[in-house]
Amino acid sequence: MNPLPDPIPVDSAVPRLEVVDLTVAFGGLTALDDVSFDVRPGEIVALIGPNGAGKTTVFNTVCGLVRHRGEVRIDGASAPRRTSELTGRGVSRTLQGLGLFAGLTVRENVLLPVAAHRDAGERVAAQLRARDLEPLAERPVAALSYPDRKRVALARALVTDPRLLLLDEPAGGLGADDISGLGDVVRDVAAAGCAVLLVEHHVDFVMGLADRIVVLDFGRVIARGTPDEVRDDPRVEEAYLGVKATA
Ligand SMILES: Nc1ncnc2c1ncn2[C@@H]1O[C@H](COP(=O)(O)OP(=O)(O)OP(=O)(O)O)[C@@H](O)[C@H]1O
Repeated sequence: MNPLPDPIPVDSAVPRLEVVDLTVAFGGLTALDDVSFDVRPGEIVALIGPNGAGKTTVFNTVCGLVRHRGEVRIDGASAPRRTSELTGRGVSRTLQGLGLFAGLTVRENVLLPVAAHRDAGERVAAQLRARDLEPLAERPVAALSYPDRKRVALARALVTDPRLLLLDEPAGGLGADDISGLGDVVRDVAAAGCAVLLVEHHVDFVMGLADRIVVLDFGRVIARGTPDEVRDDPRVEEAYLGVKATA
C-alpha cells in the first residue's frame, strides 16, 4: 500500500520542488539543458514554451521516469526514482492524455490512488462533492464529456491531498467557463499550501493564474519572472514567433 503524504507543513522555507541544472538527452537530442527553478509551498509556477521546448520532459523527470543529470529535490530531499513512491512523497500529477480508465466509473477512477486506505470512502466523497461530480459518480468515464473527464482527472490527482501538484495542460480543450472554474480550484489548492507546477499552452490562463513563470525554448530557460515581466520579455515574443499574451 502506498502511504499517503503527511499534512502540509504550515510554514516551510524549503522549496517544495527544486530542479537544479537538469539536463536530459534522448540520443543526440538535448531535451533539457541546465534547467533550474523551484516551486515553494503555496506558489503557482507555470512552465511555458513552444511545442517541443521540454515542458513534459521536466514533469517526467520530476516523476522519476527519465534518466537525467542534475538534481530534483522534493522538500529538500532527492526525488524518488520510482513513480510508485510519488504519492507517499506528496506528489500528484495530471496527464495531457488524462490517463483515466474509460470502463470504470467516475467514483472508481477517483478511488484508485487511495483504494487501500481506511478513509478512502470519505476522501473520494469529498472530492466528488468539491468537483461537482456527485451526479456522475456511478457513470463510466467513457460516457462523459471531455470537460467532465478533465474534472475527474483533477479529482483523482487531488484525492491524495498532494503537497506538490503537477498539472499538464489542464486548460486544454476547455471552454471559458470551465477554464475559469479550473483557475479557482488551482488557486484554492495553492492557498491551502500546495505547490503547483503548471504546464500550459493557454497563455492568458497562465498570465492570470501563475505567481511566477519559467519559459523554456529548445530545452533551455530563456526567461523567468512574474507574468508582467515575462509578457514584456522580447525573448519570449521571439520564441512564440510574435504570438503574445492575447493568443
Ligand atoms: N522519450 C523520448 N524519446 C525521444 N525524444 C523525446 C522523448 N520525449 C521527448 N522527446 C523530445 O524531447 C523534446 C522535448 O519534448 P517535450 O515533450 O518535453 O516538449 P513539450 O515542451 O512538452 O512539447 P509539447 O508542448 O508539444 O507537449 C522534443 O524534441 C521531443 O520530440
